[in-house]
Amino acid sequence: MLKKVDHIGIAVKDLAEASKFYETLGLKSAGTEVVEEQKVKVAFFPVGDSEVELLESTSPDGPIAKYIEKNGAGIQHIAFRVDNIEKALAELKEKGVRLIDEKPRYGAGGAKIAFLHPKSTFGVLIELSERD
Ligand SMILES: C[C@@H](C(=O)O)C(=O)SCCNC(=O)CCNC(=O)[C@H](O)C(C)(C)COP(=O)(O)OP(=O)(O)OC[C@H]1O[C@@H](n2cnc3c(N)ncnc32)[C@H](O)[C@@H]1OP(=O)(O)O
Ligand SMILES: [Co+2]
Repeated sequence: MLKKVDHIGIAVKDLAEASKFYETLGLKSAGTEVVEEQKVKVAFFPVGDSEVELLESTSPDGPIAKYIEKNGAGIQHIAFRVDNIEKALAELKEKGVRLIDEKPRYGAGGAKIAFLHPKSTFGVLIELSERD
């Protein structure tokens, strides 16, 4: 079902500052985007066959702002690539996994994304991502 690690989502307070650090590591931004539904502004840094996603909150009540308030900045989620997200969600629901999103939502770059609740994944917020 899972093809690869699509990206690692890192919650940051200041996207521009954090981006500079990833550039210092030698990575180059593939671009930034505001994803309104998730209340985030993101920047993607491809590395090998995967990417780092830096996320800054656009609102004090968004999931990234809440995460940082509780835990400080750091890894907020891991995203796995899937071929067919509707099928993956149906299979996981059938197996009793707690879904945050029953249906795919809009993800950066036009991906279809859905989250699994950390309470049923041993403490890791998992994102499924289908993209071309
Ligand atoms: C743009 C897009 C893309 O890639 O294209 C993205 O990535 S958007 C990325 C941002 N979007 C999202 O994260 C959307 C999905 N996330 C959510 O719906 C939410 O953040 C939840 C994961 C449901 C948590 O929200 P909630 O208000 O319930 O927070 P809460 O603090 O009460 O958390 C409930 C319990 O889950 C734990 N918990 C919360 N967030 C967690 C996280 N990121 N990783 C691991 N555990 C986490 C808390 O410690 C708590 O456990 P205890 O009860 O033991 O204390
Ligand atoms: Co993500």
